[in-house]
This record gives sequence, structure tokens and C-alpha cells, in this order.
Amino acid sequence: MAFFKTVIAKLATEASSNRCNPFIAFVLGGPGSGKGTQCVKIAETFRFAHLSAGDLLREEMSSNSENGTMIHDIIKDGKIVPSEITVNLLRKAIHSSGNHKFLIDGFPRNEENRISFERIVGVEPDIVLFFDCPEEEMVKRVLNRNQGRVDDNIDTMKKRLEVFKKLNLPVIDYYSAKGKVCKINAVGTVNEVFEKVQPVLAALRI
Ligand SMILES: Nc1ncnc2c1ncn2[C@@H]1O[C@H](COP(=O)(O)OP(=O)(O)OP(=O)(O)O)[C@@H](O)[C@H]1O
Ligand SMILES: Nc1ccn([C@@H]2O[C@H](COP(=O)(O)O)[C@@H](O)[C@H]2O)c(=O)n1
Repeated sequence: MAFFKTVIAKLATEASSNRCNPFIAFVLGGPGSGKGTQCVKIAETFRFAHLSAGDLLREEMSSNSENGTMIHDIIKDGKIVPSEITVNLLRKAIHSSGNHKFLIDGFPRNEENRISFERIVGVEPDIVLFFDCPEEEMVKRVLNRNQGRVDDNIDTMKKRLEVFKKLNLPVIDYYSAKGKVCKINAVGTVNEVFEKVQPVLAALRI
């Protein structure tokens, strides 16, 4: 708890200085951990723009763009779309949003995503929210989601969990070493989880 308070205090101090840049919160967690659900609540309560990398890719996939089929095949296979595509979608969404506080949901998924964002957008995140959830709970949530997603099936879910462990956890470790990660236990009802998130955001004086 003391460590947690120190991290928040440090982030709050950094957040209130140097506010020319946008405020960027990366939101990470395994597939089905509930990051999208929490982002909606955070965005409403704390007036953030919520940009979901997965949603932007799904929109691109449905828009008959030249990359649509490739994106579909990669998502269905639980793999990661080439970073340049995702980062350029995020860059455009950031620039057209009119907001200066962003929740970037489901990004960066691997080292290539992380490095590409720094190169193309030119900023690092101020904070990383990590929704930590046991695998069996994530599987249950994804299989009950019922939104017609091509990746909400047990075969793709197994691959996504492997990709999460192999490629995404090292990114979380990278930001942990920089003191930027707030880990939130994602078990509980949606409101119970939000009760744990709220003080973290409230402490950031932005
Ligand atoms: N705390 C919770 N308890 C039970 N169900 C939840 C909880 N949070 C979210 N859900 C449900 O679990 C499913 C997955 O949630 P959500 O889409 O927010 O996860 P996600 O981490 O964004 O997933 P993905 O990475 O696959 O997009 C949804 O159907 C959502 O309604
Ligand atoms: N940075 C990202 C984010 C997502 N993807 C692909 O989309 C799938 C669904 O993403 P969610 O955030 O909605 O879980 C994901 O499994 C990837 O295939 C990506 O490539 N890069």
C-alpha cells in the first residue's frame, strides 16, 4: 500500500507539471479482463477521450480499406496487427479528438507497438493502468460477451492468452521498471472494480 501511494504521488506531481503534452494513460490487461468496460466509466467520470486500439482496428476492418482483410485474419488468429497501422489510427484519433486526456485501451500490446508509438506520436504514457485478472475469469467473460466478435471463441482465446503472456507482459514490466504502472485487481463486479480505479484517477490532478 505504501509503495502504491508513492507511485501515485510521483505520477500526480509529474502530471501536474509540463502539461503542454497530452495526458496519456495506456490501459492494459489480458483479453476479457474488463479494460474496455472500465475505460467507459473512467472516460465518463473523468472526461477522458477513450480510444480503443481494438475498436479502431475493427472499424478499419469493416471499412473496406486496403488492410481490412489482413486485419481480420490477424484478429481472428489472435495475433498483433503491424504497429504502423495501429499507431497511425491512434495518431489520427488523438489529433481529431479535441481532448487533451486520453485513455488508450489495449495498447501497446508488444514492444514494437510501444516503440512505434514513441516514434510516430512522440510521447510516452504518463500512467499505465493494468487490470490484473485470472485466466479462468477472462475466458468466462470473453465466452459470455456475445457481441459477434471473430475472436470471441475458445480457440482464438487460447492464442490471445499466449500472446498476452509472451508479448504484453514484458511491456507491462518495462513500464513497471519506470514506476508508471498501477495494477488493479480486476476481480469483482464492474462497480467494485471501478471503486478501485477511481482513487487512482482522482489523485492525478489533471
Ligand atoms: N467486473 C466484471 N465482472 C463481470 N463481467 C465483466 C466485468 N467487467 C467486464 N465484464 C464483461 O466481460 C466482457 C469483457 O469485458 P471487456 O470487453 O470490458 O474486456 P476487455 O479487457 O476490454 O476485452 P478485450 O481485450 O477482449 O477487448 C464483457 O462482456 C463485459 O461486459
Ligand atoms: N494494439 C493492438 C490492439 C489490438 N489488436 C488486435 O485486435 C484484437 C482485439 O483487441 P482488443 O483490444 O479489443 O482486445 C487483438 O487480439 C489483436 O488481434 C492489435 O493487433 N494491436
